[in-house]
Amino acid sequence: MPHTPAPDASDVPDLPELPDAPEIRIDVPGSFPRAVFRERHPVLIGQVLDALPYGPRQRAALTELLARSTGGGVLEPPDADTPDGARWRAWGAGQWGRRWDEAPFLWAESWFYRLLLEATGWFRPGAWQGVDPFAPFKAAELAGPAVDAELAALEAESGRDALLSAALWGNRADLSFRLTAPDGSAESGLVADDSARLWAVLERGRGGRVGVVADNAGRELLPDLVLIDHLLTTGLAGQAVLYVKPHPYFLSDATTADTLAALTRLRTAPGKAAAAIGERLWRAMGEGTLTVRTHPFFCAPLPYDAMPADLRAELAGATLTVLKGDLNYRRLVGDRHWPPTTPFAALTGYFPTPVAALRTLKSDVAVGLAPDTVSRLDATGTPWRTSGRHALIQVHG
Ligand SMILES: O=P(O)(O)OC[C@@]1(O)O[C@H](CO)[C@@H](O)[C@@H]1O
Repeated sequence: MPHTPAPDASDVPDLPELPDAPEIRIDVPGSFPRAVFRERHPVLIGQVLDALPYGPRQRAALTELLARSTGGGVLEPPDADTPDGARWRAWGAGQWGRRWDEAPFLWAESWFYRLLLEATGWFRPGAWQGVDPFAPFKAAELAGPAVDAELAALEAESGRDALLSAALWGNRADLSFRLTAPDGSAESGLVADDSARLWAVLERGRGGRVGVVADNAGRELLPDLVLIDHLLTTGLAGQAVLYVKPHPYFLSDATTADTLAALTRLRTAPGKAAAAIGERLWRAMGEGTLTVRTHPFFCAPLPYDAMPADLRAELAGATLTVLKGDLNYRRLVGDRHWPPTTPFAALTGYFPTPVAALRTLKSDVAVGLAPDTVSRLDATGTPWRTSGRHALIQVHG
């Protein structure tokens, strides 16, 4: 589907014509997407098989998924009687009958996670229905020493930029990324920083509703919640809505269950400040100033410019919508080989509200960068787009 800005992008002055950018695909030898399928997914399936005592039927289905998705299998539409069968048949129009490696990266990855969930028995009545295959990994992370240290750090007074930075870099903690990324690759800085604009947009809409489209559970969601608490306690937001996935997705993506686990971790933290944040957020949910919501489209294989009218209406009216993480970024700007200097505003003008992206760079797509930043990054000779060592804060609104 060609990515065209919607008409309300006309409030953005002097934007150049969008270049014709090809979709990112998985059939390019040596590419990052191909490595995701050939290297990351086998590790992931192996870990899922080790983590829970699935029976022979599920084990066979998971192994077959891996073989088909990496071995040129054909994309077959879901049974119409699965709960999301009709939806997926429509989302996959144009893909069914093609080979896996002919599908766009964004679409194929999303379908892979949907099939993984089906293979474990998530959708079908039975003992494994609704059992999150990624729960063991999420639980281990949430109980781990890194979270202890991050919660302890909340006891020291921190300014709003530190809270924003924690939510931003929390996106590095994505468990699927860490399946194959080298350990200990240090953070190396922001390649775009619209944080001043982010605070200005929030000030302008002080007291309004702020939406946060969550990405990963655990070490990313905790600082997201802390940031939401800051927005509510300072009055920058009168109301906050946290949008989560309707079911497990991309390994560590946050669901409602993960949100409750994170809130409980905060409330039961030994430190007073962390526990108080957990308590306030718990109360805010009861009072309706913090709401957790979801929508099937958050697990769709499509860019956000294809969002359905009901989701558009749901998001509309917020003073700012914050999109967390790499996958949300790919969906926001379109998963394409854009020239990295393509203006962020030119690609996001269709969004129903002012929008902020908080993302560490973990895939090929990059936009809104200054030419000298691109030259500097290219000159490093490192895979700066995919290493997770760089991050950005971009705002349009
Ligand atoms: O959205 P997130 O959690 O920041 O990142 C998801 C991610 O790790 O998954 C894909 C590979 O599986 C990459 O495109 C992307 O970097």
